[in-house]
Amino acid sequence: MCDQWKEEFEYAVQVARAAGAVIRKAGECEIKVQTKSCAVDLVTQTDDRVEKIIIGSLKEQFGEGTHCFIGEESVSKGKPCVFTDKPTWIIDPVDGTTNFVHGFPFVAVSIAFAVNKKLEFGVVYSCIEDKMYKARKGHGAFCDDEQIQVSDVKDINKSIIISEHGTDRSPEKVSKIFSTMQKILRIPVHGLRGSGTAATNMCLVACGASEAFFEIGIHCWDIAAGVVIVREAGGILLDVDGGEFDLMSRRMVSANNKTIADRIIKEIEIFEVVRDDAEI
Ligand SMILES: O=P(O)(O)O[C@H]1[C@H](O)[C@@H](O)[C@H](O)[C@@H](O)[C@@H]1O
Ligand SMILES: [Mg+2]
Repeated sequence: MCDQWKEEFEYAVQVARAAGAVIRKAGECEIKVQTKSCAVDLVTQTDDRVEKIIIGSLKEQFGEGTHCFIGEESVSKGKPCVFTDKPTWIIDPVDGTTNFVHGFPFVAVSIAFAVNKKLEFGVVYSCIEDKMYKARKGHGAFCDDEQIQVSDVKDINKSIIISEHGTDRSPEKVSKIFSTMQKILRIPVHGLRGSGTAATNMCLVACGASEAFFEIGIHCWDIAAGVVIVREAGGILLDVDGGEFDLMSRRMVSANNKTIADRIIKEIEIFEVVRDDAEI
């Protein structure tokens, strides 16, 4: 029983590695860029192609009927984002599409698996760096074959904090995001960073390179795999108001410990976002 989902986990690692190879190869050719919700929300044929490859191989391996799939590109094409108790794969085929388009070298494949709405494992393949982050509930978190752990820093003045500004550039949101960043810089912290991929940002918290990553506006596919990796590395997840983390809420603070999380939360200026599972 304790080794439940081991086969699915190991297969997800293989699939993520293969998907990463496709992305690397595609990056060597001309990339045709299109937009989704707005002019800075980019998508490429590679995003679509890689999602089809991932979902296709998972369906072939585990059968179509019993497993459900939430994939970034399927949802952007109108598939409802419904999170049920059924075994569910949550997939971001190319996390960091803007980085991919620009050759900025942080791009990740993110694959998570949940049952009864509880995340069981997560795999983040940072495919340009060739780093495989993975974690299964109760089994620790790893980067390649090395076990990873969050940092033990409790003093916010000795921390590096990660955040991103996302693709919504409405003046009210941009000003709240930058006001929060200013307040955090002035605490002061050692530094503010952002890799351009939420999945990789979470792995940076998990391996102790950063004390916390927070964002409002991310989607469940950006962070689902990272959630398991951070938890298994000893870190915590909270909502941006300090409440319980909710995968579908598009709001998240991941941190090495509660002291750091609470201090960051004090500075976050919250703005409204539409939940991933909202009925539209
Ligand atoms: O769209 P992709 O590249 O899959 O995901 C990115 C989000 O769009 C962006 O809002 C967020 O800031 C970035 O970290 C994320 O990974
Ligand atoms: Mg993403």
